[in-house]
Amino acid sequence: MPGTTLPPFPDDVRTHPLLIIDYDLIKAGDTEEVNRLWKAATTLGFWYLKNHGVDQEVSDMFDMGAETMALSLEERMKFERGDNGQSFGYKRLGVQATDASGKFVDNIEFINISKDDALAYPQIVHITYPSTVNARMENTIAPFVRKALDMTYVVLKIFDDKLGLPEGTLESLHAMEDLSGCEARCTRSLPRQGKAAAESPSLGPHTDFGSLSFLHNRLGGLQVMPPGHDEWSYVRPIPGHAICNIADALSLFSGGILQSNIHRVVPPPGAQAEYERWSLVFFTRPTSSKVLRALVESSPIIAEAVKKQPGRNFETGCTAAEWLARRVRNRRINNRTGPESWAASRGTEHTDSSRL
Ligand SMILES: O=C(O)CCC(=O)C(=O)O
Ligand SMILES: [Fe+2]
Repeated sequence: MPGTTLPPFPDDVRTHPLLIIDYDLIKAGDTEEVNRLWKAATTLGFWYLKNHGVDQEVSDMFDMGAETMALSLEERMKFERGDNGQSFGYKRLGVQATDASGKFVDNIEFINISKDDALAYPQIVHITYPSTVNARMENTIAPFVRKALDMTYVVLKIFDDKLGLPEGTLESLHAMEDLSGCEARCTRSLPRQGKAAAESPSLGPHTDFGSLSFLHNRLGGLQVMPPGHDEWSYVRPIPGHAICNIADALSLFSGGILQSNIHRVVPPPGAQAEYERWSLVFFTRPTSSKVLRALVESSPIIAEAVKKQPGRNFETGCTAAEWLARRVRNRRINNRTGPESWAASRGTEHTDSSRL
């Protein structure tokens, strides 16, 4: 993949436009741009981010992914994350359900690297990694993680302000030095055409498990189902633009004001379908011990939002670590007992009963 010329994203498929947010402007506190970010975060919960300044780190991370997937499967399997709900490590192809029926499995493989392991390297906090990851911990992965977190903190500060939370509230729930499920993920999806591709997505519909996702795509394949729609639309990759989205924890902390929207991955459209699809994400997740619940005591705006949605439960009684492990564990096809396993793998999407 690195260095290859890829065919353009086709013009004849349905796409959903996202607002383009300029990172330089939101960092500088530009009121208009901050308001556009707020609009994106509270409607679809997805936006493009330009001028993020992470291009070199992203390119190096894709190289790390390619080097890792070039290891033998036997070598990668030494680091497979297994069925117990552990998220860090390698995930081999075809071990996750993609729908409630359990008939279909995913068509992606990825390597997940913990923020805690990357920043503490060579100290091991959670797990060990393939040699290709270790070789790039300090010069590639840690710089990417730091920049992704810097971006996250800029966005969280804006959300504190808009949500009426005391300054620093959201950042303190995601402190860099505290242990968390934050991780960088590099994904590869091999071309799959015909019946198999049409029957099942490469990655089943889901909301993201943590707080904020920072995604870098070269090829199409990501699809969203915007609120009020019942069909999937592609998100067109734009060179140099990241795709950011709100995930479950921020939706819960904010009493549903921030939107964690459902999405999935299908084979790239048109001529792109013949190519390997690579994507890179940094998932910011809350400190493992934090309980996921609406911050009603800290903000009258959030308290009011919760009051207006009596049918929705914002008291999960669950820590961020438990939430993540439950979702990861119940997607694993080996753990499937029936449709209830799929139900147990869901996040905030099913709070709106029309959603999958
Ligand atoms: O690969 C993509 O475009 C999105 C991946 C994704 O949604 C995820 O890993 O949670
Ligand atoms: Fe996702």
